Amino acid sequence: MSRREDDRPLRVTILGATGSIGLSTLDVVARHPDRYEVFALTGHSRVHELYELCRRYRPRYAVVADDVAAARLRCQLRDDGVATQVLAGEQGLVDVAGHDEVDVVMAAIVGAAGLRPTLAAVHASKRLLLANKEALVMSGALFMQALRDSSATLLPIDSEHNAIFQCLPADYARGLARAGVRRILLTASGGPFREMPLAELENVSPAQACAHPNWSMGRKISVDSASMMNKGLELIEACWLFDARPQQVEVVIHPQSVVHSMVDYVDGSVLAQLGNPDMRTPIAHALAWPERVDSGVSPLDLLRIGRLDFQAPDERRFPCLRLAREAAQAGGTAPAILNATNEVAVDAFLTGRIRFTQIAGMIEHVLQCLPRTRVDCLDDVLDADARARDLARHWLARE
Ligand SMILES: NC(=O)C1=CN([C@@H]2O[C@H](COP(=O)(O)OP(=O)(O)OC[C@H]3O[C@@H](n4cnc5c(N)ncnc54)[C@H](OP(=O)(O)O)[C@@H]3O)[C@@H](O)[C@H]2O)C=CC1
Ligand SMILES: CC(=O)[C@@H](O)[C@H](O)COP(=O)(O)O
Ligand SMILES: [Mn+2]
Repeated sequence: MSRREDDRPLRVTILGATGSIGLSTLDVVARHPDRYEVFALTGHSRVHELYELCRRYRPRYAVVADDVAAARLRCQLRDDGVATQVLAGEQGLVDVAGHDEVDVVMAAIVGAAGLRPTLAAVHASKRLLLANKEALVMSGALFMQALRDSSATLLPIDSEHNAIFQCLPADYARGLARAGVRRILLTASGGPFREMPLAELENVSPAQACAHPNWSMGRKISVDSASMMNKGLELIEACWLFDARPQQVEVVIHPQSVVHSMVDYVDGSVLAQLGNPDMRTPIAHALAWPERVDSGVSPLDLLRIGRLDFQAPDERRFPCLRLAREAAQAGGTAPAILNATNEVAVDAFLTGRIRFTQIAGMIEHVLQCLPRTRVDCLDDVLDADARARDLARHWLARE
């Protein structure tokens, strides 16, 4: 279903509209006014950018961080004659994600802040376009159970998971073994430090870490790519999305980021999805699925690219990948602890309080101090997240 039966455009809420994924989504949506209509846009710190987006796209709702920012935006929009209603805080995000009149929700808030609004879209049985991998990593079992209990449709936006989805048969949810899948090959660029001498890693700057060789992305995910924690989070994400065991997901470094991931079948066939590194492709795929629409991405020119390389990741260079694999195997609250500590560590690195090489040490310390426990309800996840952040901040204060 990429249009409503009555053929009106689908109403789209974009959580995290001011970010990299949010803006790419708006770019695709704007190419197809006959198919999609912007219903709600949300932002956090970039309120001026959200104001400009409201002037351009005239959504029914906008959501900002708090009441003060909301009051200011409301006045500005009213003065400009824009009828957008402005909401505030997490409840505002939950309201526009689960609103009765919404068809599609793009979950593109970064980090744990996206968890409740993303779950609200699931509970309200929306077509959910999931970019916010942290929400799934934190709450995997609960998230997938909520999906099964609803009639929501989840379409992965993360380029690798979107690629895997495209390479799997339509009935893959009956089980990877029944589908004849042997392994999932998760490709990774290796980030900006793939070849840097190990001794130089401790002196890299946030600007260097955010300079991804192939993708233009927000700062947090860019640092995650540089440490390969991004691939660790994606490994956990793949296990939940495709009901795979961690051992079935192999990480392969592919510096060109043209093969977005692969599925290896028992008969020796390996299916891959290729494309230019531009998030408008998975976004357009998920918006229109099972149809296809133009995304604005130029055709792949393999003759210009010339070669596709593959190599194994070095866990001495990328200890975060090992930590994430261990958390995936441990299960329970371990992925939530890993994710929360990583969020604190990346923020500390970006604000100059720790070195790049300390990110992994901080995460390992918190994972060792906090015992992994069972997850029975959302409070178990939120409690693990809060404890991990507390411990991480103590660690920071001692350094
Ligand atoms: N960028 C990419 O190519 C890819 C991104 N992803 C995932 O998509 C998600 C978004 O990434 P990206 O777009 O790069 O990130 P950005 O930093 O560019 O954007 C993040 C968005 O989240 C909003 N936001 C930040 N903090 C909060 C908060 N506390 N409450 C509500 N909203 C908040 C930001 O608002 P504001 O800007 O106004 O502060 C912004 O709209 C991440 O989970 C990332 O891992 C996955 C694959 C690829
Ligand atoms: C575009 C996307 O999906 C990112 O998650 C990307 O994969 C980051 O690149 P790395 O492979 O370097 O983590
Ligand atoms: Mn990815």
